[in-house]
Formats: sequence, C-alpha cells, structure tokens
Amino acid sequence: MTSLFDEPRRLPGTLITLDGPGGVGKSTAAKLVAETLTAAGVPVHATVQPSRAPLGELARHGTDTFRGMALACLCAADRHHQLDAEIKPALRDGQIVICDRYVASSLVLQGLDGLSAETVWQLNHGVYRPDLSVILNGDPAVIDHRLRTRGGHSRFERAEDNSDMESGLYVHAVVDLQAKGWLVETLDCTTDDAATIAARIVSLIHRVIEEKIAVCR
Ligand SMILES: Nc1ncnc2c1ncn2[C@@H]1O[C@H](COP(=O)(O)OP(=O)(O)O)[C@@H](O)[C@H]1O
Ligand SMILES: Cc1cn([C@H]2C[C@H](O)[C@@H](COP(=O)(O)OP(=O)(O)O)O2)c(=O)[nH]c1=O
Repeated sequence: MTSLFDEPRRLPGTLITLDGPGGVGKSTAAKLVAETLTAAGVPVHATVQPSRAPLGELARHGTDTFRGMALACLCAADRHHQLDAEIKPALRDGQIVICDRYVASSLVLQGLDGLSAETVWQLNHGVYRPDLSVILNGDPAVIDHRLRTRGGHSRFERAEDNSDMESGLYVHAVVDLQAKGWLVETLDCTTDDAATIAARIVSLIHRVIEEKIAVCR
C-alpha cells in the first residue's frame, strides 16, 4: 500500500506512540513518562487520540452512536487533522511528542467493528510514522480486572470479552505495523507497576534518541 515515495519527510522531533487494550495502563504510563522527561528538562508535548479538538471529542464520546466505517473515518480524519494542526508543528519544533493511542488502536478497534486492516491503512494513508510505537499488553484477565475497577469509557471497553479480544488483536497489529517498517516494542504490563512500565518506556525513548543522534553524525 504505502510506498517509500508516500513517506512524509522526517522531522527533527521524536514521535512516540502508546497503544494497547483499554485498561492496560496507557494513560497512566503516558502521564508518568511525560513527567519524567519534563523533570529532566526534555521538551515534551503530551497528547491523546482521539484529540481534544471537536472532531476528536465527537469520536471519544460517540462510540455508542458511530460504528464501523463511520467511526473509522471520524478517527482517521481527526488523526490527519491533529497531525497537521498539533503533532507535526511540535515535531518541527524539535519536541518529543508522546501520543496516547495511534494507528494500532484503529487496527484493533476498527477491526473489532469488522473493518479489514487494509481499509484502516487506506484511511490512514500518509500518516506520520512514529519513531517508536510502544504496545502495552499483558494477561487479559489482569487487564480486565483493571478495566472493570476503573470502569469502561466506550462501547468497546464495556463489552464483556473486550480484554481477550483486544489483547489478541494487538498481537496481530504488531506484526502488521512491523511489516510496514514501523519500529515497535511490546511491553508486558501484567505484573510490573506503572512506575516500572514508565521507566522502561523512558529508557526505550532515550535509546531511540541516541540512535537518531548517531545517524545524524
Ligand atoms: N502497571 C499497572 N499496574 C496496576 N494497575 C495499573 C497499572 N497501570 C495502570 N493501572 C491502573 O489501571 C487502571 C487503568 O489504567 P489507565 O491508564 O486508565 O488505562 P488505559 O489508558 O490503557 O485505558 C487505572 O485504575 C490505573 O490506575
Ligand atoms: C484512537 C481511536 C479511538 N477510537 C475510539 C474508541 C475509544 O474507546 C474511544 C475513546 O478513546 P479512549 O482512549 O477510550 O478515551 P478515554 O480513555 O480518554 O476516555 O475512541 C477508535 O475507535 N479508534 C481509534 O483509532
């Protein structure tokens, strides 16, 4: 599908995305990672998908209304707009952008609605490839316990078998992303606490930045 010709120009900043089943600990980890990097004096822009712009809020609060292709288009449109309006400007500015959910979430959630991966990739054609895509996953029973304790935020998260389904689909999404040339790291979040998970993500980010600097030398 996507040829190298379509690959958007790389920007000075670093895009790190976090995806994984609802309740696995993405938002908690994203917050801790941003706090750790900020405390170390690193310029960080923390953001979420769907975005906090009107289109994103429509998707976030509209999972009972919008399904299938409609929700897929809404999330993809919000992602393209957020890239242009918010993420790429921060990357041009040299910042580290930590994005809670990205294309892997669409592969999994829109997949749960019956869309093929090919359709999801078509709608996401030309999106900026992250410098690192982190997938948080783990034992579905543990993730389900966290999710039920916190409470489901969407139609997907309220489904009884959500953790089983999402956890399995993220394993497929990793293979798909890697086949597209994306750098992906999966972290098992079954037993480690949130601070440990965040520290592991921070060290992955440092490694990615060091490799970028080495390539520029
Ligand atoms: N590593 C962890 N171990 C145990 N509980 C966690 C961990 N990470 C997050 N939690 C808790 O699990 C729940 C879901 O976390 P959250 O960050 O909201 O998940 P997500 O953003 O992936 O839906 C929250 O109550 C949070 O405090
Ligand atoms: C990013 C994304 C979100 N969504 C939908 C389903 C998600 O549950 C919903 C909201 O995201 P979610 O991360 O659950 O929001 P929050 O935890 O902040 O309430 O948006 C998709 O369907 N596809 C996507 O690619």
